[in-house]
Amino acid sequence: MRSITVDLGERSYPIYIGSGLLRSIGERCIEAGFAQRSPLLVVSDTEVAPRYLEQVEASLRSSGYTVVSHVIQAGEASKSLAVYEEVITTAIQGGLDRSSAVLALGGGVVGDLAGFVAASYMRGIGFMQIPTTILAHDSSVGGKVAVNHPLAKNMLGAFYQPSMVLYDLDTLATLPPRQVASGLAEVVKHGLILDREFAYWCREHADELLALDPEALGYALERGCAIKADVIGGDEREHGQRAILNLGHTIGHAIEAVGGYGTFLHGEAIAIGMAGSALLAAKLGRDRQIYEDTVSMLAALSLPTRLPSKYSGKELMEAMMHDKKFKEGRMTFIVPEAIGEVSIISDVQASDVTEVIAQLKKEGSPW
Ligand SMILES: NC(=O)c1ccc[n+]([C@@H]2O[C@H](COP(=O)([O-])OP(=O)(O)OC[C@H]3O[C@@H](n4cnc5c(N)ncnc54)[C@H](O)[C@@H]3O)[C@@H](O)[C@H]2O)c1
Ligand SMILES: O=C(O)C(=O)C[C@@H](O)[C@H](O)[C@H](O)COP(=O)(O)O
Ligand SMILES: [Zn+2]
Repeated sequence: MRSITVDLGERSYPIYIGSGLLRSIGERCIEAGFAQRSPLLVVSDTEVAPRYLEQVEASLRSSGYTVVSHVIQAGEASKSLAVYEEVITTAIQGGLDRSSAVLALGGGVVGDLAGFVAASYMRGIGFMQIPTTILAHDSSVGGKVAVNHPLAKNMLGAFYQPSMVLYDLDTLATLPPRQVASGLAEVVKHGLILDREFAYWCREHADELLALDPEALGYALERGCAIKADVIGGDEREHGQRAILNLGHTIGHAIEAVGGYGTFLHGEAIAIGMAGSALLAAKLGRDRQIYEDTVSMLAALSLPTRLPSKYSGKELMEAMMHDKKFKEGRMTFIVPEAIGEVSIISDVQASDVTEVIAQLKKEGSPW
């Protein structure tokens, strides 16, 4: 088992990464300081629960916990206020109190939703992330928790750190191929923003990563988590540098909202958004080779980099105006300066973005 610390003073926590970790979840809850006399709420989804929930519940019960579980329908559409309310109802009916904790067993949808429940139930109770997707190496770290609004992604949320991230890599074996590729988009993103060598390594080892080779995947997820933990340690609440983790998300989030949540998976939308950021970089005078390399990395990982022509530029622009990165009448983009280096540019012209969207429909690899 490997361990990485997210260094946030009194809110610091470990990320444990390894094999067979679900078996020890009960002991980990004791280590995290969750009270055994208060019920725990495990939130999971309809794909993950049949595979892993029983094992988690058994471990928790054998460590003396009372367990209440809530299983949501799998998919992005469940990251909604309506489902949030259902989970809260289960928490109240299950008798969760202020010493209780919420355990998120699943991918980023479960993690973001359950985290928002933990952050808001009785103004905040314990929280643990138990990620089961590749993508969740990103979503389980850093404390951004949220639900979507039909008009904009992650519109209602909080910064709320977990007490621990327990990442059992064995669970990844059951991921469908499309989810594997989607998760790898956020892995290579961590290279594209801060680690040139790692970004090219992801391209070289794309086939092993897509085939879930344990050594390659273990290294990639550990590196991705470490890069993210470093950024979070320096700027927990996104007053500055944390925004670089949003590479590809200005356009990507708009694609998710306009397409209807779940049409493009998060990582797929972010892949197209990262291609868009590289096209914007070229428009702003940076080397066009950045775009070519970005697209080749994403294509190697079986990710789309072309926007389907049916997406209306006007609707995407409107969605971008609702994004958190639109402030004081200005649009912020994370723009690559080179592979492994980005800038935060806060006065991007709408006309440039409109042109990039048009270009995105013609260039890159279709899905
Ligand atoms: N909070 C953050 O910092 C952050 C970072 C990145 C992404 N996100 C959010 O994360 C979400 C995407 O996360 P995701 O890609 O993990 O999606 P997800 O949670 O929907 O999981 C993807 C699919 O895989 C299934 N699944 C999960 N684990 C499985 C397993 N081990 N075996 C078989 N099937 C499994 C799920 O049921 C689902 O159908 C988006 O809502 C995105 O906005 C948040
Ligand atoms: O942790 C962060 O910070 C990120 O930006 C990670 C992103 O991959 C993630 O999708 C995040 O949820 C986006 O946050 P938002 O604030 O743009 O909604
Ligand atoms: Zn993301």
